[in-house]
Amino acid sequence: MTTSDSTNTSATTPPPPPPPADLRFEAKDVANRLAGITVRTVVRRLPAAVWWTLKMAWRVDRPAVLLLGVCQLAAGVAQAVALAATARAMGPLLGGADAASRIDAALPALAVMVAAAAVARVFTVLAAYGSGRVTPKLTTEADTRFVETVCRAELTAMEEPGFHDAQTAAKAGVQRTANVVTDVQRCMSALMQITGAMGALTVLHPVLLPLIVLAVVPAGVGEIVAARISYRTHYLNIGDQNVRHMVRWWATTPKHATEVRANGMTDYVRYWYAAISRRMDARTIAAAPRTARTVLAASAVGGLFQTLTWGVLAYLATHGHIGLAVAATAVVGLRAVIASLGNAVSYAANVLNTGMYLEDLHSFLDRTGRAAQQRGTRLPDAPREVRVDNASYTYPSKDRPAVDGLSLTLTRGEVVAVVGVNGAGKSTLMNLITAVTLPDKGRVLWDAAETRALDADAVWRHTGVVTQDFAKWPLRARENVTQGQPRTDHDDPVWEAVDQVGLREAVDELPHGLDTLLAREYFGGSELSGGQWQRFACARALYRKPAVLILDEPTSQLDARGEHQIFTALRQQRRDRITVIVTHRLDNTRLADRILVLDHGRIVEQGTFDELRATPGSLFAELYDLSQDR
Ligand SMILES: Nc1ncnc2c1ncn2[C@@H]1O[C@H](COP(=O)(O)OP(=O)(O)OP(=O)(O)O)[C@@H](O)[C@H]1O
Repeated sequence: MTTSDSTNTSATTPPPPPPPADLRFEAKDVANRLAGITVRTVVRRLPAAVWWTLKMAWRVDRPAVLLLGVCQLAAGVAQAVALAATARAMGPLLGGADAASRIDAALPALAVMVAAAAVARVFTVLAAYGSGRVTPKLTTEADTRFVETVCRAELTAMEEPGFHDAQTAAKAGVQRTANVVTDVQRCMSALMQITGAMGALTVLHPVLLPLIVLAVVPAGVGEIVAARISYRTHYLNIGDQNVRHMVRWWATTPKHATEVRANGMTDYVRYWYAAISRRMDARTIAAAPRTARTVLAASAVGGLFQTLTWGVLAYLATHGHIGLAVAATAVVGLRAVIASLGNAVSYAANVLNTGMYLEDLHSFLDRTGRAAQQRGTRLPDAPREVRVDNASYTYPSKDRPAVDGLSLTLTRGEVVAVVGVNGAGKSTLMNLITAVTLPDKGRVLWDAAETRALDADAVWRHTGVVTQDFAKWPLRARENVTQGQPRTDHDDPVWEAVDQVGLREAVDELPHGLDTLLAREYFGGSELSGGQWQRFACARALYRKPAVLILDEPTSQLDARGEHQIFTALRQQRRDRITVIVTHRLDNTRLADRILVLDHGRIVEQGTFDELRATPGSLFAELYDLSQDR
């Protein structure tokens, strides 16, 4: 083989991709929480979690909860009566008289047994109906709280490392919320059955009682340990679950299909997906033998005590300590008690298991709830001036501030361009100006009021933002302009915004004009080009007629005509607002009254285009010259 042969071979068979990174659940507050979750901790916190859920159930559907509770109680009582009647029938049935008179004597008890069993069944079905009504509402309520809590949290909390993983863990808690009602309901039902069977046990020798308990408790302990193993696997898989979800999306969304295919990423993405799945499966499979061992050991111990119980009963009967009829009653009672006690322990273990997932939900809601926007209640007018006063902001995961002791004043009527190298802090500064985030140090003032003293929603009624990574709402064309605004009963303002960004022709060409659904991936409808989507993002901001308009690279995907149209619109409307344009296209900064050059979170230069251009050695002049050097 020649050298060129070997080169060709290695070129056609690239080395296998490296394995996916081993991502773990790393949420700050909860990183080691599993270690802290003992059965005792769950038991301690469980009543509060169950109470929280039951209260919520009561609020979402009181009649259904009442129906559920009453029917459950009634079914339990009926089952107890049926059991007691069964035990009572045993005495006459096994008595000394002939068969006909024994059946006669047992008939009333047998009739009660049948009637009680039928009643129990009816109430059980009604209870299941109540439960079926309340559980979806409960899940929705828990989910709604989850969404509201996240929406109301300061953005900084969402920037915390591990927030996403904690959110995924909490979602599992949301899905299990409904289990609480079923688990508690089943637990109650089993306890009722025990009460019924207890009647039969009063005739028993006292030595049997501890044996019964020992016969069922190991199974319960086994279930708790098995639940903990399963929770641990779930916990270890959370990081990978998120990554797998993302990889799946990248691999399958038409949005990135071109990038993935034409850059030869398909194999790599598939490999990642398979490797992450295998890793998750390996954890789940590794847990299976431990679960089996635990359940087997628990069953063996429980079985041992059950055998002992039956042995003791046999001994008592054969040695004349109890009569045959009593022994037969005891057999029925014992079976019923062991079964219902076993169920009660098992359902209690389920509640504990659910409790572990609820813990994740509650700690997430607590943590995110603590980060809720706690700003003032002042309602701002459209500001004449926004002043950033020695403000700093450091992202929670970073040591260095993204905006570092920065001061500036923006005045109504002014168009300000903000430029700087990547990572200079431009987008972060925009978030401070619009009060999306609050500074860690220093102040941002809208006229005389600090942004932290203002009602956040009221502030955002005066702002309009086009972000770099703007949203493509899978809604109608109209809503892509009006989203977040009060509805108007005619489309004139919508068309005005559409015209300002030069979109009329594109909208006219859509099959249903403004009514066209732009959600091809989800519900069908039409798709737009990248630049047309960006024009929609700009139209959305202009439609708001905001007092503070922030445009972060608003024309990065636009053709020259589109860019010109948007800048013309900005110029025409400048008097009514503060306009800030963040851009890397330095030619566009000619439009601005003032240019701010940011570096490492500080303003290092400012002035007009001509002033900065003419300053020898200025960062702006350097960047501008580089942009012209093609
Ligand atoms: N969500 C975040 N979490 C942590 N650090 C962040 C986050 N967003 C930005 N940063 C960091 O803050 C600094 C400033 O980022 P910012 O996005 O404000 O810069 P920029 O000037 O807008 O950059 P670009 O021109 O690339 O858009 C950077 O060092 C960046 O890595």
